[in-house]
Amino acid sequence: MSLHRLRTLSTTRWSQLTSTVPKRHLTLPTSYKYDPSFVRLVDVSPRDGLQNERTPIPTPTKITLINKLTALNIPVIESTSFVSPKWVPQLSDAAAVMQGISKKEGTSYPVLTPNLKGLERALELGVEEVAVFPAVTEGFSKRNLNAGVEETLGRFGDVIAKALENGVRVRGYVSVVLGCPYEGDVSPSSVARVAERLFKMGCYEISLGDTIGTGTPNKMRELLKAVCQVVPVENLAVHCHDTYGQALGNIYEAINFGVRVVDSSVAGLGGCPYAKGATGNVATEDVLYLVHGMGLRTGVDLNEAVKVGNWISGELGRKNASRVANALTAKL
Ligand SMILES: CC(C)(COP(=O)([O-])OP(=O)([O-])OC[C@H]1O[C@@H](n2cnc3c(N)ncnc32)[C@H](O)[C@@H]1OP(=O)([O-])[O-])[C@@H](O)C(=O)NCCC(=O)NCCSC(=O)C[C@@](C)(O)CC(=O)[O-]
Repeated sequence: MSLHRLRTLSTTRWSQLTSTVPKRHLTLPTSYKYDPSFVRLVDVSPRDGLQNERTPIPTPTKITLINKLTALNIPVIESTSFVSPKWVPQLSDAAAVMQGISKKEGTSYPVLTPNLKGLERALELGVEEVAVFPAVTEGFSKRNLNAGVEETLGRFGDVIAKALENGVRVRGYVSVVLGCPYEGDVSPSSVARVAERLFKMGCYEISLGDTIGTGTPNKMRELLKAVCQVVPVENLAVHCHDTYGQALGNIYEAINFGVRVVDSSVAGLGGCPYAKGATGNVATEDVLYLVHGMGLRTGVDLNEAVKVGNWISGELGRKNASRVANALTAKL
């Protein structure tokens, strides 16, 4: 199906689908407007990238990372999580991080909120965007959120409603969309069901998380076909971990399908504490190289992104996981 046809179809479906959705979630910054020639990057390195680090990372390092990503002109920087510090101790300084960063007009700094308690902490600090993150499978849901899928959707429904009441945008993740570490294969229709629920509850965007990176481009295409029946492609993002080296192929497929929001992590930082062996997100530097190579814009300078990736890798005492960054650095 051509991109034009897909977009025409999805626009019609968009009006049908959004007729029952609270209107407030549709008021988005102009930079969020769907533009086929522009890919909006959501850099999740301060949150997804750092949450799994064993050694405590100093709060000033996290703040400097976010400020450097801001200076790169990344439009959305997922900054931290207001989750239970018992579950993710590395991000227990969430409040200090949010108070310490220098926010730029037009840049968004969403945070993860697993429940109303997390949302209240975030609201006290004046956050403008939060993210909720149910999974598709019972196994992953119980390990990550200590509750089954239906129970977490109920909790997230409360979080979304309260966030919208307070004028806060909500992004919705769906985890383990292309494979679960506890249950194996995941059907596209089960992902579509969770994505539709989140969208109807008021999430302005649904990010499809290949949490353990087992997806391949064919599976990504089948998934997008199913999810696009219930959420317009304009409201979808992809969040690919690169554990099996498939992330760029999956993103290429998603972009050709019409998706224009890609989550990534500078230097490929990251991993999920509740998905054993999961490596980082796809590296921001690698996504920039791919997207610019497809003739699309991001507003971000690749060489400057490489500097930020190399800096944070140095702070963490490791090699930059981006192949593009390493190739470009070798030429210096
Ligand atoms: C959902 C819970 C809280 C349930 O965890 P629980 O233990 O069932 O919660 P609880 O309500 O029984 O509370 C336990 C304790 O935590 C406290 N607590 C409770 N909530 C909060 C809060 N918000 N902020 C601060 N404290 C909190 C609460 O007050 C209590 O403290 P105590 O009374 O024992 O001193 C827990 O399971 C949790 O925090 N899970 C988050 C796990 C997580 O962050 N995982 C990684 C992110 S998901 C991910 O990476 C995937 C994604 C998004 O990237 C997409 C993809 O790749 O697919």
